[in-house]
Amino acid sequence: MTDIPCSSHSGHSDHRSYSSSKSSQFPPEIVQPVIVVHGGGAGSISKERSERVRHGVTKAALLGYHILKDGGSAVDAVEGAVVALEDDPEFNAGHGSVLNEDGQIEMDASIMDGKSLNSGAVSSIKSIANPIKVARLVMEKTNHSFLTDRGATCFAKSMGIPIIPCEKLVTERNVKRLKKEKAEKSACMTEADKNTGTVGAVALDKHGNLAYATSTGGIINKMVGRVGDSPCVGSGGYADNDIGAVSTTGHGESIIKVNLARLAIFHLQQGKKPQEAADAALCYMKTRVKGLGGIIVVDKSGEWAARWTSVSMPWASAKDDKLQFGIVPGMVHITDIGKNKSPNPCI
Ligand SMILES: NC(=O)C[C@H](N)C(=O)O
Repeated sequence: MTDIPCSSHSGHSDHRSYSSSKSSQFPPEIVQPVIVVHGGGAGSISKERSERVRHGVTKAALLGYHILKDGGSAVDAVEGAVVALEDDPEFNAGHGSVLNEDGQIEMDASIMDGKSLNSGAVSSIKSIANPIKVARLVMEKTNHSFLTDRGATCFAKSMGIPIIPCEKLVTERNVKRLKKEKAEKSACMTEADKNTGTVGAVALDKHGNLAYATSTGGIINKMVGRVGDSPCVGSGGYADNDIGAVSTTGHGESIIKVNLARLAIFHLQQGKKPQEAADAALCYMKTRVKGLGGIIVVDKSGEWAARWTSVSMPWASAKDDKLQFGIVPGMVHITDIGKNKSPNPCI
């Protein structure tokens, strides 16, 4: 794997990543399913937390992979994987979302079906355990593509999604993080430190369909009503069966400026490999608006990449019955899924 140089002031490439190294060759009728998930671009992750994060992303990737192997759609797989990550308090989505300046949770999520280009999104949603489920319902059960706040919650309720007390999603860790952030407000924290833990998934199913899903609590101490990139199709993700699927993480305001997901898709469309496309998009965001972040991508042939410019980005992929996982540059663990039928080999 070679990093492409990024014209940053440091004068060397600092894209971090792992990616599949060669193109899949397959007869068109037998597509090998692929799923890649991320747990958000982040700062340094302690050894103790690394273990929990590893558990979370590998569990989500395996869950999505089993959905695909059983004949489920790419949309089913990305939704299933993201639900698992939303339920895991280690990540900044669903249970474990970061708190806004008022100490409350406001979550954003989006999903896209690469076959029809239909998409669904929700923003500023509060008392729902799994915002990605509501985003999918917006996509499939309404004539709209984006619902926000009260309207999104009323719609979720009408669809039978349980409304829960917001406090159920708040973790002690995030209460402490908000307190610290407020105390250090004048201190210079890097974007990568603040914008952690958004979750996402991209998948290719047996029928060649692509999809993405992204879900987040946003950024710590954000203004009430702030909406980030994650629910914005083209910024938080994009999927097109003719090209590929992308889910992003990082500083939302920067991601929106460059339409990071669509930018990566554009580079794929121009013939770049997933790793090169992700690097080119991240490099542009870094040099043009000084934004850091991460991307997972799978193209229509099943080649995939996980790339980031933040310090770390937990990721996991499953393809050809191999589970791969990493957090920091150079770290890749590979397990044979066939030898471990459990949907969670890491417990
Ligand atoms: N951790 C993240 O990726 C944050 C998310 N992109 C946002 O700005 O809302």
